[in-house]
Amino acid sequence: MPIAPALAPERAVAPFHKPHGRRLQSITCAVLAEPAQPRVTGKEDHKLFDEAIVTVRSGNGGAGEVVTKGKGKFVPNFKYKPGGQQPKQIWLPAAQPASGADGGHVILTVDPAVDNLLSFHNRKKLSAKNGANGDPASGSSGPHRKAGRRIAQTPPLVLSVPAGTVVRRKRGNGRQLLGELLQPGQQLLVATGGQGGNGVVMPKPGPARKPSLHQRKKTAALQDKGIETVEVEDQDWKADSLGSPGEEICLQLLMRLVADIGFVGLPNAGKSSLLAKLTRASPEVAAYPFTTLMPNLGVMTSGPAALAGDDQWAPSPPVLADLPGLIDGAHMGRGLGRMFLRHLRRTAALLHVVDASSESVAQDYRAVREELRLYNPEYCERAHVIALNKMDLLSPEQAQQAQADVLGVANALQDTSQGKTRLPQAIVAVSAETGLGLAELNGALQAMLQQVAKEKLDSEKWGQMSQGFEW
Ligand SMILES: Nc1nc2c(ncn2[C@@H]2O[C@H](COP(=O)(O)OP(=O)(O)OP(=O)(O)O)[C@@H](O)[C@H]2O)c(=O)[nH]1
Ligand SMILES: [Mg+2]
Repeated sequence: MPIAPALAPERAVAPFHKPHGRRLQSITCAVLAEPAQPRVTGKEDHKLFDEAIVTVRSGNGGAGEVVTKGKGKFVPNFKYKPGGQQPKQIWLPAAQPASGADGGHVILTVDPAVDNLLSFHNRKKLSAKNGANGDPASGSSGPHRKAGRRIAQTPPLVLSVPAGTVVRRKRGNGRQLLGELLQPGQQLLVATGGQGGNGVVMPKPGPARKPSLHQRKKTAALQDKGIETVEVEDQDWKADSLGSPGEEICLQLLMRLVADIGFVGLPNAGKSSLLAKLTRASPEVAAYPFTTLMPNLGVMTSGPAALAGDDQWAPSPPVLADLPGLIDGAHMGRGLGRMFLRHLRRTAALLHVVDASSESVAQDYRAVREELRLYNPEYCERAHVIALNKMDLLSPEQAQQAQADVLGVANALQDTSQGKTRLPQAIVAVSAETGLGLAELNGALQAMLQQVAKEKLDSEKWGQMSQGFEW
């Protein structure tokens, strides 16, 4: 399981100041071990891989430097070498005090190497670094001191998420959509770091200044007119020098697979076996139901580009997603159904894998179509291909019969739905075991994707044409 580099545990360092503020001579810095995190067990992975709730905190802004008016101070000179001509410390006039640095932001970014949200279950709160306090030696001031000098920036906390992550902010019972991350490298700023405080010049302490003759005359003139004058002491410098606090927000991350074709079918139909044959993926295959607990992705190794016609993007080979098996009542949460049906939302087309050696081939296909319809009727309007698998176990007559039965069900479903359910684009007889019909299946999937791309292009053109048209 890939772990995002940003999530590498940070080590907490105990403060090495005495309670009364004096610095200890010898370094007694203790490194506290990370408290034991609750580990996500392998058994629960399939329930947690696509959803996480995590609290993130951006860094506080650093406090600005406060210097007394008219004064300056000595700061270390880093060019100093023992025995050299350079002074050990240099005098810094107090006219331009250093500002505090801004706190670190929290940014989510799509990392193609990350394919789940499991790593977020181990860390409930993730915090960016606080901004450095205004200290010329640590370089936090920058532009105030010298034109063109870069301000020392606090590095953001960058969290890697998989493509297809929807980010919401939790507020009480409500959720606010912050964004959706789809393309590799895409970034989303979720919490802005607090602003650093300004470097300020503190008014000179001492006895109250006697007003000048001019001021006294002015005050007397105003009093003659009946206007009272009050001397106001400037106390704002204190607030100016403080950095603003960072934000703490609770995020809900929800991942939806981004694939071109989703594999659906009853458990044991041979979905994972077919994925292994069509791509370089190596999912677990076994002769018991629900072998697949989490979706597997694979990239088709041959054929034209996925969704060709999408000119903006460089053509990329189609991505196939093998989902866990569906059973009757999946749309209501039976088996693993509901948890994974939502992952079909971003798949352009479907591959129905049917076990042709089953005694009820037609009924198996009908059951899966029905579950899709009940979960989201729009799924039945998508282009799909049927793969009648395990043909090596059937005689030629049985194979023909199975194809006829499945086609009969597809026609019947289209009639009853009054044309809302699509007919399959192709019915291909295959065997993942012997490799029979795999080339035809590959061709049928490519043709289906080209058809989908063409339909998408046509609908976009139609949308553009109808936009400027008044009915
Ligand atoms: N004879 C034969 N057996 C097959 C064929 N394809 C798959 N199998 C077997 O069928 C069983 C189930 O295959 P899987 O690929 O795990 O099926 P699945 O649809 O992914 O199953 P779940 O992950 O449980 O939903 C395994 O024992 C495979 O060896 C085939 O074409 N012919
Ligand atoms: Mg499987």
